[in-house]
Amino acid sequence: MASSSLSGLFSSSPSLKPSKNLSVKALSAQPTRGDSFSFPHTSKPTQLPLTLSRSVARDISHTDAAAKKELIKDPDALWKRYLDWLYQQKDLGLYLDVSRVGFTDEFVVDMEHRFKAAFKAMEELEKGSIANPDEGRMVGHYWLRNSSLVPKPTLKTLIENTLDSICSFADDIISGKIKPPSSPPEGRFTQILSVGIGGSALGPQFVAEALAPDNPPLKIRFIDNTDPAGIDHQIAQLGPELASTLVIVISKSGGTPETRNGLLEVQKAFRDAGLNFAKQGVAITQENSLLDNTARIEGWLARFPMYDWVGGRTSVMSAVGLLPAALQGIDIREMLAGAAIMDEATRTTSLKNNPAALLAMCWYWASDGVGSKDMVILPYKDSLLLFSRYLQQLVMESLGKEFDLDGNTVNQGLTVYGNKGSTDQHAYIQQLREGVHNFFATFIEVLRDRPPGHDWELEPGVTCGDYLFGMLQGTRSALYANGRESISVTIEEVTPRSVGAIIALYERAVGLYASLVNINAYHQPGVEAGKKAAAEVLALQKRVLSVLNEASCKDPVEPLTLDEIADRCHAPEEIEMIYKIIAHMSANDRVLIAEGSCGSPRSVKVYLGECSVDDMFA
Ligand SMILES: O=P(O)(O)OC[C@H]1O[C@H](O)[C@H](O)[C@@H](O)[C@@H]1O
Repeated sequence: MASSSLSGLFSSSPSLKPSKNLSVKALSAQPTRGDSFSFPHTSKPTQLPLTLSRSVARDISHTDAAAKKELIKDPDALWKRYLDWLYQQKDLGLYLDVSRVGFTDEFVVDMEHRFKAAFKAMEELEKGSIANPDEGRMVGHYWLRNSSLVPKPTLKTLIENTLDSICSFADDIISGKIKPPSSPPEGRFTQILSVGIGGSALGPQFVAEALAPDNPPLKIRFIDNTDPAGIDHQIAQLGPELASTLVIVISKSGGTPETRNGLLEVQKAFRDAGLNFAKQGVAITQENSLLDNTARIEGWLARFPMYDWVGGRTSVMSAVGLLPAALQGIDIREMLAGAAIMDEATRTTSLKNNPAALLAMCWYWASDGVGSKDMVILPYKDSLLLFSRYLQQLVMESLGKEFDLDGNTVNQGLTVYGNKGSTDQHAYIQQLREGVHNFFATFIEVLRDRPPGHDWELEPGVTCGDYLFGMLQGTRSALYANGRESISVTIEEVTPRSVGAIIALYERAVGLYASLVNINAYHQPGVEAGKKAAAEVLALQKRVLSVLNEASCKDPVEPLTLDEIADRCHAPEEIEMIYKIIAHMSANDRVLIAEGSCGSPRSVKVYLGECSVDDMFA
């Protein structure tokens, strides 16, 4: 790689990022540690009025965009910047271009200093430090692809044995050595139904979409929600093939309600079809979790471990992602190899030669280190459609934090969205180019359009893939011309190796960025609030049913108003929630309306169609 000199490039706009520390958001949410970072060209942010109005902040942001537009006036300088900053990983055929992000050389110098601490923290993490202090856990997803790094020999054996057992189980299923119980002698498993949510679904979904062959040995479907209609749809689509479906239930904790519900629904479908679920069920979970115990007691076909030291959103290279992938005929050892190469490449402490550090630096620059701009992910390849969805959890659950590691309120985060190009060009790129300037883009480019020997020219000298290429380059240029920054990640082909590599690239970038902004990337305390509130709603529903049951058992039946129900539940403050519970149950024929209609809550009087003599809801 050539030298990092940027001199001259920004000489016409020394205040290229004049607004970086001027916005109210940036001022209030800058990292608050003693070694706090300041952008080079700004003048004493603390002297600025904290009450800077929105309109002023907006004007500044327009000035900022205008300043960036000047960059494109000098194509030679831009070419030089491209060459100076182009990163290449030869073994992976992966390139990273950050030239269309407008960071300055002063910023880079300052970041190099900050990265020292981030690299150190990452080194400690890989050695087995308690990198997730709130949960008192090690963070070991890097060990999954290089078990020699593991701090304890027992874990090394565990990782290697698990990988071997995944491969041999998948071989046995694919070859028909392990058969579905009700199949004829030549029968074999044909379908996978994967039940899981969050990190127990997004990785397997992304990998399947990216890498499954057109005719995989087993086709995969997902139940990743507690939506009964969605579950019914998946089961209905399987039809008679339910008899040859391998159901993989994935949950690190083994107690996630949506996954439990999915399992119960699928087990019911098996019972209804006269099938023995246990002989077709596989569990991937932590040892001794509720799911693990259920699978063991019921004698499921197989169980694979999840580890305490691998987070759900970084679990795609554990059994969570590897087993479904192997069953679809995807070369999982190649995925691991790609990730291992990228892990090695992102271990270097030379910022310019570390693609993950370059990404983290660009995110910091583009979003002021406070998430002030969103990250739009645009893969120009249909098979990578789910990458942005996968990254949403990886990035947003890792970085979206209220407090930093020192307990300061920081409300950090980085919003991720996107689908694919060129499709999105016909949807929202209009706004990206001309509308509110609240994002930076990441283009994912794949050089190989089609397998060799399949291409043809749909007009003289031009293939279909040339159009896709042109659309990507055109959008990149058009965005940049209007002051919109972008990163480009280029891979030669979508292969298990390159997919493993880009997953590893973003995992590392998230970890480094988290250090830069001093947060714990490996916990998710905010998720609990919603789960707790949902449990409270269901508990209230049980009380409502109990009250209604009692009134409905009277002779004559006593229909109740919402006020009466709330009163008898001793929850007058919950009347709105009680109304919503009643409306939901009424829509599902589980309560009857004696008077009024659900549309006018005050008029409503409710009772149960049938009373239960033993008050089962009490
Ligand atoms: O794998 P599980 O334990 O079922 O967890 C599934 C998901 O649940 C939670 O909501 C967490 O926030 C996610 O990080 C996790 O991936």
